[in-house]
Amino acid sequence: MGKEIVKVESLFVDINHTPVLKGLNFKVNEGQICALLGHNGAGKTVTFRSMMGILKKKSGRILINGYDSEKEQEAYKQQFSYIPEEPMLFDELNVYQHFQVFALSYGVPEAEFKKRAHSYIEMFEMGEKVSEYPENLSKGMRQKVNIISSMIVDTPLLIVDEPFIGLDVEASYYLEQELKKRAERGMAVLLSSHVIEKVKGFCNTYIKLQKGEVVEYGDISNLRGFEVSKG
Ligand SMILES: Nc1ncnc2c1ncn2[C@@H]1O[C@H](COP(=O)(O)OP(=O)(O)OP(=O)(O)O)[C@@H](O)[C@H]1O
Repeated sequence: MGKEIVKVESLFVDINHTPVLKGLNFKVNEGQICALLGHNGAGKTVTFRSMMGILKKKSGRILINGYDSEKEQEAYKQQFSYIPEEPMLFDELNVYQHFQVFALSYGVPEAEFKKRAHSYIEMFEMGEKVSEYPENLSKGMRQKVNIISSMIVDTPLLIVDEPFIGLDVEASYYLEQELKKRAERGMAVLLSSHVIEKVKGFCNTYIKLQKGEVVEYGDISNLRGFEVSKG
């Protein structure tokens, strides 16, 4: 068994005094591409937002690469990057400046940054768009800016919220290949998606949520059908 990159223990989160996450426990180890599954409203995004510190937890413990989300906040935040479902960009920054801002905030050395930026810009066919501002980009292109920004920083954990809706076939393919390469390098990926066939194709483990609780987890080969039920 590899090193634990994510460890979530008894995580409880309330929103507006309503329990949404009800004592989640799960782990993601190095080399794992783990699918976080569940129907609409099961709690996937709330889990991600709690891990990122955007939502305050009621109780429990979150460790990423051994760092505690509360006790070692600064180091904790350097251990992961996030690709959101809906692009989140700064209106006043062009494409390349987004990459620079991310790299700076994670302390990526200049030479390494340039190498990675060049490679990802080629891969995701963004060469003609590097000087454009978000308002002039399509939704898929905006998504690619978030993807590249998060890849460039090369953190032990990458959190990806529903990546396959809105990306073209080539971009989806390259994203999958990159996620696999990261796992081979001993990093971890936690990814939510409703596109089960895709998930089965390249994730190696899964966690299934239902109404804010883990109801199933394990090797992806154990993932059978996805029955119709609520939350
Ligand atoms: N800002 C909010 N205010 C009130 N309730 C919220 C808020 N955000 C999420 N919830 C509730 O938390 C629960 C979990 O929502 P969450 O967005 O995590 O689901 P999800 O699994 O990501 O669903 P989807 O597949 O639709 O994206 C839902 O019952 C939702 O209504």
